[in-house]
Amino acid sequence: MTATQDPAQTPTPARAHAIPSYLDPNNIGPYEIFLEQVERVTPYLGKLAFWVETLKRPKRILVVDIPVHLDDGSIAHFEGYRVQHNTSRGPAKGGVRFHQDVTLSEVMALSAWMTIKNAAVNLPYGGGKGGIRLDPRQYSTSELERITRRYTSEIGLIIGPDKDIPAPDVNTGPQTMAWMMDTYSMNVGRTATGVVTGKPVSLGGSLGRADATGRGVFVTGAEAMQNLGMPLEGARIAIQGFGNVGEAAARIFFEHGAKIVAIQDVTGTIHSERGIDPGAALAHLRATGRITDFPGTEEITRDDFWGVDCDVMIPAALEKQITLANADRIRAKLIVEGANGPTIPAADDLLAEKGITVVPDVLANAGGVTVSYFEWVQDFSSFFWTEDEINNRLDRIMRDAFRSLWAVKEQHGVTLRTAVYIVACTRVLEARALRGLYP
Ligand SMILES: NC(=O)C1=CN([C@@H]2O[C@H](COP(=O)(O)OP(=O)(O)OC[C@H]3O[C@@H](n4cnc5c(N)ncnc54)[C@H](OP(=O)(O)O)[C@@H]3O)[C@@H](O)[C@H]2O)C=CC1
Ligand SMILES: O=C(O)CCC(=O)C(=O)O
Repeated sequence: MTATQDPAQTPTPARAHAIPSYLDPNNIGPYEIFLEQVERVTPYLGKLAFWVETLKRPKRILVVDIPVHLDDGSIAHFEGYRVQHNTSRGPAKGGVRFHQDVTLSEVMALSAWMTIKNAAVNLPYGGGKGGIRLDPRQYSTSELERITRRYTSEIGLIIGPDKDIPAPDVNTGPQTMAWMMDTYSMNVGRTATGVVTGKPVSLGGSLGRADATGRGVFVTGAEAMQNLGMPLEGARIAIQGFGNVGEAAARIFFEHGAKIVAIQDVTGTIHSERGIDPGAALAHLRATGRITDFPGTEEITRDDFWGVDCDVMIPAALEKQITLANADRIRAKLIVEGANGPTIPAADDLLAEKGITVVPDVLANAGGVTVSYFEWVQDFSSFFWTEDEINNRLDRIMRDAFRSLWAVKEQHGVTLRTAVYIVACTRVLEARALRGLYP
């Protein structure tokens, strides 16, 4: 504005909601998928729609530089993120991902999906997520330890047992969480087990956490199959991703009589109409470093995975896997989203048109964070539960959430994803409205 301009005459259309850079339409990314999902639910929010802008903007974003000595004595710099999307219902909560394709947009979307997920199963948390842009396969264990520790110190500004509690995600696990817990504890001068979840059991971790996400995928998948009149015994399952989530889901479905007909990971895709024993496939993967060449299976192309004749498809790898390029080929009657954000909204519409039911990520994979919540509670009380207690509580929470959300889907005649968003967004925005805006 020049000195001669009258401020009262200056148009200020952007005053109410200046468009942040991450909403630039040229900057398409996973966060736009989340925004689209919020758009779709807004008509169902009634008066709470007044507050909906809250959901569109992450509460807090931290981007950190992580300088680390590599084993050869050189210094490398990595970009790390921690995003706290929302804290209206409690501290931020969500995993940390190590992957070469991690971006800020991705971490923003993942943190937003945590807000929805935690509200969907009624955990007293907001949503957060973190990540480091690196390919962990390129680094030694000691390099990964130094990277993890430096990242933890950098994000130490905003995490804490009552502020934001990280957990494992893609390419991170109990050892990563042990390093994070130790680094944070050293920095604050006391052992703070509750700062992260998904820790080793010997270090304040919870029994049942390792299988919890896959178990929740099974519980919600089995509930959906029952509602759709699909028998579990002999059901043919195709799984993309054979890591923490995919392997556990495959194993538990297999233990309940289902038949695993295809598995895809980064190394390739195996298929067998007779069925694949996931335990033997895991042993083969561990022995050879790849899922392919597993005896009794044929290798098919990555694209042909989507056309496999199956009853249930479980994407359990990364985002944006089910797109307009492959949704039309899917022959499953049911998709249970183990991964976060595997289906783009346009493909979601196509699947609905084809009569394919989708149990959305924000419900299907909530088992992991549910047992993380149990771990956090156990750490606070220093009193640990048996694995049966944990699994029974997890099953009950997942089953109850599924049934009540399915009823909302039936009531409104919407997809299960929209039903989950209706309930979760209502819970988050009710909390926001009750808390008000002013400090
Ligand atoms: N861990 C958890 O508790 C939770 C995880 N999730 C979500 O589940 C998904 C998987 O996470 P998680 O199992 O923990 O991760 P892992 O790192 O344990 O496993 C990821 C799996 O996906 C495979 N994969 C990666 N990229 C591709 C690709 N382009 N095509 C096919 N397969 C691929 C990997 O193959 P390879 O091993 O060959 O690299 C690996 O088998 C993510 O979306 C995550 O956010 C959701 C809730 C909780
Ligand atoms: O266990 C947790 O806190 C979060 C797990 C996670 O990152 C997820 O559900 O996507």
